[in-house]
Amino acid sequence: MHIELDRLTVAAPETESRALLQNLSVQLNSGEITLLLGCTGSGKTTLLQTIGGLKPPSAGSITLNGEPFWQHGKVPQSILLQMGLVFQFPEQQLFARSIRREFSYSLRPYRLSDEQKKSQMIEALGQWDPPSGQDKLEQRFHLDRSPFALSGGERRRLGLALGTATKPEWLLLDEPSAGLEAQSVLLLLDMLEQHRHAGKGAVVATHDLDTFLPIADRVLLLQEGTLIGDLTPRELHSRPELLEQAAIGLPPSMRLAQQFRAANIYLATALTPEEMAANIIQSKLVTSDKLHQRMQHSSEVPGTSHVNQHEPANVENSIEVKAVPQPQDLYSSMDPRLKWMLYILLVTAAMLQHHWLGLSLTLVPVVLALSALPRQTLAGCVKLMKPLLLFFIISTALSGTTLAAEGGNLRFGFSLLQAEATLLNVYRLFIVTLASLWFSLTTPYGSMVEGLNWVLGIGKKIRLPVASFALAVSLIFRFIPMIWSEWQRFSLIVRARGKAALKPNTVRIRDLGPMVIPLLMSLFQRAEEMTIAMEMRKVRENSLLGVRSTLLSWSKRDTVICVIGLIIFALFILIR
Ligand SMILES: Nc1ncnc2c1ncn2[C@@H]1O[C@H](COP(=O)(O)OP(=O)(O)OP(=O)(O)O)[C@@H](O)[C@H]1O
Repeated sequence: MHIELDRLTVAAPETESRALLQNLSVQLNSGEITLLLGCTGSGKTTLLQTIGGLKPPSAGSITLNGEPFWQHGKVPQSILLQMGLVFQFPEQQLFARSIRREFSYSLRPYRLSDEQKKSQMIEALGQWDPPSGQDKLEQRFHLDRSPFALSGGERRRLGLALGTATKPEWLLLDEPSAGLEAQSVLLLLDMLEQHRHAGKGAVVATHDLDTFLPIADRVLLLQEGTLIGDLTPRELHSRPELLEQAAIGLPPSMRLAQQFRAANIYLATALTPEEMAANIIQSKLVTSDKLHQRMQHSSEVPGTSHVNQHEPANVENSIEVKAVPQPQDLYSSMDPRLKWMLYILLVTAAMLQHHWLGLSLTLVPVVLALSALPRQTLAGCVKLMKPLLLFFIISTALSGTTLAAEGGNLRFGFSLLQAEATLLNVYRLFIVTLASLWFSLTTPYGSMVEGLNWVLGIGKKIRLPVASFALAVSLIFRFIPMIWSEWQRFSLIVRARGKAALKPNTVRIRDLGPMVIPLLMSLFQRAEEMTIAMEMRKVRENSLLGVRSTLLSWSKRDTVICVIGLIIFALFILIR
């Protein structure tokens, strides 16, 4: 069994001209533990999610035993069922009300018998929450306990337990040792060994070289989304400069070996502390006195033994890094005050229209503004708008419903005339929602608050209570992207754990139920943050409102857009 990546490129979802992975060709084999190494942002998570069937390639291909992952925009369930992805942040993958439900959700796609499900769940619990002589259900992972009541490390362990409970062919682990104590790390290594022993494959993205190098079969080095090395752990030990060049730096074991070399003590490659100790003991060069002398000497002579892992890489050996083009975001350079102004003018114009034509004309600038957003974001907007459109259709249908008694019978009918007023208002609401969506998607939260504060600073001068209003309005706008990011997160869960063959950023109807709770929890969390922020704002309100912030910078172009906006607004007022 193997996974083959052939000249694979993955583009950033929102700026497609930016490649997160570039022209990557590699074959991953069953029965091997493959490590993905790279500095932060080098593309490890992206690669892992691509192998997990969550990110579609923009070029090249990925296949499992010759079968393409992506078929008609989706990954078939037969492939997803073989992948066990454990996310980098455990809270990204948990959502259910109880640990029992988390397990049920992960195991459901495998269509196992109740007995089998129970046995796999107990096995995973036994592995990740070993019994301490008590009843299993009294353990840390009490099945009725909420996963959100667990500590960070416990959540990580639960994530691993959920990932392994399904017994996948491929384990894809993202930073699995982060936040785990040494005892849990041993459990993790043991689990990986068993997985390999069963002839299955594992890919582990990690910064924790000392933990995983000893058990790995192979190491892939990533830099800026490009594969710059494919070698065994022993080869990597003999070429530590590769780690320096990839800006990863040396782990303590390799620094120790380097210290020995600097003191002219050459030891055979050692991957584990035990191997290192044995090598030192065996080395005829090393007597405790001699070693002591050499180490002392080398620490006195600068540059002989001290290895600075942050030293810049040797220029001759350094790997050429391709500059990734950063496309200018059309909206990011606009002053947030201008965006607020355009938004308020547009909403006011839409509110003032009495006729269909005028209202439809206010839709034109909104559609034009939205059309400049990246395709993926637009696809997301369409998905968000679908339930809203459904709500509009239902409310219009209800408002136009007529009821008449004819010959003792009740007859339902529909009157367009009766529904027209509702339809017009619903249409207005639709345009305002689209405008709000554009505003919230193109304006970072901080800029939004600063822009509004500045405008409302004028209100403050005439003693209006504007601080709380500014914060409340900004937070309402914050909810829109938050719902979107929660949607994206859930889509990942549905595909990674629910094994649903769906297009990216899609959710099945049956998954909407469980989604409500995490969404509400996020909303409550935001509400709490809002309360804290308001408390803080009371202290700082005098200093913030009306103050020019670094996030605000009005350009000549903004003035031109502002004047055009005002002219269009005046025209809308004239035609209303
Ligand atoms: N949705 C996205 N849109 C744009 N850029 C993204 C997106 N997701 C990730 N990136 C960028 O892609 C690059 C690779 O990210 P990735 O998360 O794969 O890195 P990583 O190697 O896993 O990093 P770390 O070790 O810090 O987890 C980063 O520069 C990141 O900013």
